[in-house]
Amino acid sequence: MSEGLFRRVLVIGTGLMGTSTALALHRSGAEVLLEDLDAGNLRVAVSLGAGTPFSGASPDPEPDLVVVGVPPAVLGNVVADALERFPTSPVTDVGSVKAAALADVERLAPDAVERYVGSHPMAGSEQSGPLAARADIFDGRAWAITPHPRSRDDAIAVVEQLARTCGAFPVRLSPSEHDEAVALVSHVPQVAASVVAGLLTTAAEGHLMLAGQGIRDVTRIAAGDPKLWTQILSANATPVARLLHEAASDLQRFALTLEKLEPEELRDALERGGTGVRRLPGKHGARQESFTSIPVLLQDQPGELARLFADVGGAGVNIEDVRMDHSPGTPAGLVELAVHDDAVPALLAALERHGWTVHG
Ligand SMILES: NC(=O)c1ccc[n+]([C@@H]2O[C@H](COP(=O)([O-])OP(=O)(O)OC[C@H]3O[C@@H](n4cnc5c(N)ncnc54)[C@H](O)[C@@H]3O)[C@@H](O)[C@H]2O)c1
Ligand SMILES: O=C(O)C(=O)C[C@]1(C(=O)O)C=C[C@@H](O)C=C1
Repeated sequence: MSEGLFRRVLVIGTGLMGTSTALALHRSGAEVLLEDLDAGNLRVAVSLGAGTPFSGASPDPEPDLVVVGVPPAVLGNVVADALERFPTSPVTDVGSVKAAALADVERLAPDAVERYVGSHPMAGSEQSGPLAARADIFDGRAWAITPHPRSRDDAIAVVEQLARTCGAFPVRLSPSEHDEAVALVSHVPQVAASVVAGLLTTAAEGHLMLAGQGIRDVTRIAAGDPKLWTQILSANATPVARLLHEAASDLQRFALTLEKLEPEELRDALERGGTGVRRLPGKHGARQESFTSIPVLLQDQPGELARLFADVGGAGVNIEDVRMDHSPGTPAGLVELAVHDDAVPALLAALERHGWTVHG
């Protein structure tokens, strides 16, 4: 590597995560080689400009890094195989569970495990495959780096550089600490989304017509690949099951509180949720800032969103976050613009000047 940038990286597994990593590396100027068991996925990744197919012949020089983006059940095998095929390259993976993969690598490649440093970008999508890949998917996101006691310092530095090169910020923690953390912030939310979305399967069509943004926010990730999530949850079963028992007893208490109509207890439980959500960090891991959301009515026609953004940008107001609400059967939508509290007067003035309707 020179000046912290990668010259050549091999990405094994060109699905959603592998192709996104390859696109981000390619964007940084690295030569990216690609490999996948599925010739179709490899072809799509190449056609998206993620890199060139790896011929299989030993590259000279060896890759600065090998990134493995395959399903959790085969991670350890593919990482161990890469450590053997490339005797000097550091190897990482982007798998969602770290301790199980490390145990497999330690068993299968005990003499090369020093060059392996696990990692996990905390970004993704409910979609799979290279067509859903994006170069900017990691921008501003945390990327867990999970060295083990035998990981070499230079290999750790290279994997942290991967996170930064892809636009993320590295967060270092042990594999088991990582697995505890993602059980809470990723795996239990997936189960909760699946349970709530599962209730929709028997709902009356007419009731579903009332679906607004709330149910969509809570259930988006339930559309994730069941095969992938079965592997993720199985690999992290113990901490996830423990938290699910805790959540189940909270739900039980909620139901009893409602049956006994105890408004004080109900409010306490709802306030606890608010306290929890405010603890989530904001952009780039910083403390969450206080924003005001301004709902703007938008006609459902081409160019409206671009016109709105241009009017807001023209007033010198930075949009911190944006959210759209499409109600079924209506020709208009609601866009919520989140801005810093002190930018609200300028935003409202600009919206009025340009004829936008602000709701509420
Ligand atoms: N989906 C997410 O949001 C997300 C986010 C962070 C991390 N991850 C992790 O990233 C990894 C990949 O997930 P994904 O969503 O990209 O899955 P995906 O299904 O989109 O892609 C997986 C790819 O691996 C290929 N593959 C399977 N076995 C292989 C092998 N032995 N050798 C070479 N290629 C092989 C498949 O053909 C496929 O192209 C998983 O371990 C997952 O836990 C996923
Ligand atoms: O945003 C999403 O769609 C995701 O599900 C991403 C998400 C997450 O839980 O944050 C899902 C699983 C991965 O291991 C990492 C990221």
